[in-house]
Amino acid sequence: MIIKGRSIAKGTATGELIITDAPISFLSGVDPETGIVIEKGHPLEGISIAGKILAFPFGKGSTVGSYVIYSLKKNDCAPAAMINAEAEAIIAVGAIISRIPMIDQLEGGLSSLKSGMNVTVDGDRGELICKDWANS
Ligand SMILES: C/C(=C\C(=O)O)CCOP(=O)(O)O
Repeated sequence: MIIKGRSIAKGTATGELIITDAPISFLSGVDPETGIVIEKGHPLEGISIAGKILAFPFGKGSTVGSYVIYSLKKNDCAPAAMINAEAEAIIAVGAIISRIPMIDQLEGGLSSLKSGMNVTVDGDRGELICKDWANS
């Protein structure tokens, strides 16, 4: 199953999907030294996004969030790839400067995605590939 979208940051990554319907503020919302979501009351609070394929609607909060994403990468605890419903500048810049593959504007949105799925983000082609779609 291939879902077409838009390329935001080049590169390809495969891994376990973690999805939330809540926007993410990387500054003060994610610990840059561990990759754990620390925003109080966030659906992902206490969960590590390190090495995961992270899907969320869009970023929120400070523009410094781009540099928090870069710090996550330098600390080896960044998401392996990111998927947004609609990318905005904070997350897009963070992904590009950190060389984290990223896509948005998937056909059908994010509603068919579920945490735990094994997916591939192809940031070169702007596509999401899910080989075990039928089992998800
Ligand atoms: C550059 C900024 C802060 C700093 O150097 O720590 C300003 C960031 O402004 P936001 O309104 O938070 O995007």
